[in-house]
Amino acid sequence: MKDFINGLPKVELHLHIEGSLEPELMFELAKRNQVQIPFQSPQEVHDAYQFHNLQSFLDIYYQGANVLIHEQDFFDLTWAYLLRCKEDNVVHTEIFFDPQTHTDRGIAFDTVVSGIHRALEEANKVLGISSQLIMCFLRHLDETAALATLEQAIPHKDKIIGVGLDSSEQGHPPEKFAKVFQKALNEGFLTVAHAGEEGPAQNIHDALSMLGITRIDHGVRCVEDHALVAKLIEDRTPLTVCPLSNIKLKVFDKMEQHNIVDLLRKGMCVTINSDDPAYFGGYMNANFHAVADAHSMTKNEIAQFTRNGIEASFISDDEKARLVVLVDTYMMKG
Ligand SMILES: Nc1ncnc2[nH]cnc12
Ligand SMILES: [Zn+2]
Repeated sequence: MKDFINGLPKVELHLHIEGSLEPELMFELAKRNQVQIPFQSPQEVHDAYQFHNLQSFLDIYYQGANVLIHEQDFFDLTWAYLLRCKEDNVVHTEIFFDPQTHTDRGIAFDTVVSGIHRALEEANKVLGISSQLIMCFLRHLDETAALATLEQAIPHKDKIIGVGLDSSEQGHPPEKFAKVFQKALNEGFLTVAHAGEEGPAQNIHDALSMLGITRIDHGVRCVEDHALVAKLIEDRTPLTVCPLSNIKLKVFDKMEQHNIVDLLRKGMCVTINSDDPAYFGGYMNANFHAVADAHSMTKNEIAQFTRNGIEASFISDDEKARLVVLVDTYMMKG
């Protein structure tokens, strides 16, 4: 099964580019940009990655991003992630970035977008990996700040397909961002949101009804509301689930207790993603392996995660059809 998973074409729909900053690159950039970091070695950084909930992770994660200053830094960060995609047979990826993490430190919005975008374009040409870019609002900040960020994104509409909502879910419900999401929809952006990761199923309901979202990021706490589960299945509303993240942040105690396989078998459009792979112990293949090791699954079931990812992606029907052929061909050979 290991070889089958490694070779399977994959689609990633939930990846925070700042969360792909490996300790080694963090050190290199800290040196290059003369930024102080509170660690003596990459190993010390690795050792610090012990989290007891989402907030304990976010505190370290925002600190790590301080080493990103120049356009080239954002390129290097994104390129390193895309090389990992190539290794893991990720053929299409939809990447989140958190502009406020950078603009609040005085880094220009354009610097961030153009470094990431340049790497995505290069990967399309050189690595054959297609992509989309999604900008997230930080939900621990206020809606006025999100509105100002949306204004900055408007000139970059050609590079940004959608907006999302991330950071601390507890205490920052979807309704706090209803106006900015409406404005984003009016501007033609697609919308997604983290909901039901640490927060209740009600947040999933509200993100769907108040933010007009077409995908739910995480969403694993949907199971606390049976009517909601039935509706998500009926509507084929995608959930971008992040198994290793959920274990690291103690959403589930053990992978054996994770509900992703159960939801897949119920017919929900669940997908596997890496979230913040540098912090949570693995990229796409590692997430697939962790799920398959803990749950007995058929090859067809595992491939269904990719099929769901294709269905849930923000690409044209022609592009989707091309990716479906890749999976079908792989399944015939396997
Ligand atoms: N898992 C996660 N949940 C919320 N915000 C995040 N930002 C980066 N990773 C996140
Ligand atoms: Zn996330």
